[in-house]
Amino acid sequence: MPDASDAPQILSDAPGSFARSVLAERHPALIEKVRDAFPYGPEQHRALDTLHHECTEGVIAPLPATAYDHDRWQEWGREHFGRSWFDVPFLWAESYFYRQLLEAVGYFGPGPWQGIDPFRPFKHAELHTPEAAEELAALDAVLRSPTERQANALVHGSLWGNRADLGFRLSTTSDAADAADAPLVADATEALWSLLPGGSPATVYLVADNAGRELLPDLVLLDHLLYHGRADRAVLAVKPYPYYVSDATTADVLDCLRRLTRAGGAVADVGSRLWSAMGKGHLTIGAHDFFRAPLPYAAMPGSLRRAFASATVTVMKGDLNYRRLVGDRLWPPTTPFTACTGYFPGPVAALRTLKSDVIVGLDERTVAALDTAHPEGWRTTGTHALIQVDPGPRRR
Ligand SMILES: O=P(O)(O)OC[C@H]1O[C@](O)(CO)[C@@H](O)[C@@H]1O
Repeated sequence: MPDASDAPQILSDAPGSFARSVLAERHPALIEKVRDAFPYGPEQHRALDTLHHECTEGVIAPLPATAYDHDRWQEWGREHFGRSWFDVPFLWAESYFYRQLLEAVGYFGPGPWQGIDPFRPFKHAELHTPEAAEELAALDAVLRSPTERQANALVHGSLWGNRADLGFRLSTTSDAADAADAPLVADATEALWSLLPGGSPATVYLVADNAGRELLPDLVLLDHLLYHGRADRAVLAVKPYPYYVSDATTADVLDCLRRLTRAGGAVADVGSRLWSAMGKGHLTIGAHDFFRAPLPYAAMPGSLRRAFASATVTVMKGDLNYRRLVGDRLWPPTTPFTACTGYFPGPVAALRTLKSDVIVGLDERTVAALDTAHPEGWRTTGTHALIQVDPGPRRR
């Protein structure tokens, strides 16, 4: 790790900052969106009112002593309880907000609302939009092209699938979903492929981000790796509970697999192959508890460290995974990517569209060109993307 004292941790207290707008605007809007999506009872309405008040004007309350993960959150940040949401690390505040939202709607029960994903209506609707149908048709066309052309097209499909998650759309004004595919601000596609030459046993660990229109191309990419012999085993890591609005859970993987198998054509073949790959153990789903932790991956527990260490490459999808991978800090953008990922126990690749202030691994010319072309900002608009690779401790 480079010296973090030059790179302040991102909080949400700076007026006008992106982080502040997420807490001050996006979170209250999300509470109301969830409230409107279900016929919740008075108890849940009261809990949502309380959360709305606390997260805008109040202080952070601990979980009830009876919560299954009460102790875990004490360990992950007891020092933040009783403070304003705006004064604690942005990463921690966002993550805890989602945990508290689940608490408010009774997700952890006991009771009739136990296990009801408050974001499911949005995720489900997205899977059946005309945009999702168009993207599946585009994937179908890629799958019918010569194999050597498929690889890069599928990596880029998975990358750009990340551009517009549902939480992001709650407050963005520019519709990143419609942005033309801009050139990548960093493009290590070849370095990624060099880690998976094919012909030898390889395990790919894909740490998923959003469900729906991001997970569909992720699944097609995994099928490509397995079917064309770039990998003989894949692990798809998802969140253990609903999170950051559209983050994928096991239930979302199943919805996406069904969507693929019902799409017809070459895409349906992918769905069937993945279904049977799961039966044979070539594709497994992982939902380690740390994937919902409010902490950077540098603090990962030994069990997850060992899992990543055994992978030929870990692919981290999306903005949140990027923040957790390199540290949620205002690094100078020219800080080398590998300087921030040196703790990672194996090769790791980031596929991310830019939706928050964190960025490393750019050269000075790129930064200057981006600043000139986008004086209104380019880090948080979701219109730019990158692929960065750390080849791991053995090759670094
Ligand atoms: O779905 P992604 O790509 O992880 O993006 C999530 C991002 O959305 C935000 O929650 C708000 O834009 C960011 O703080 C977060 O990093």
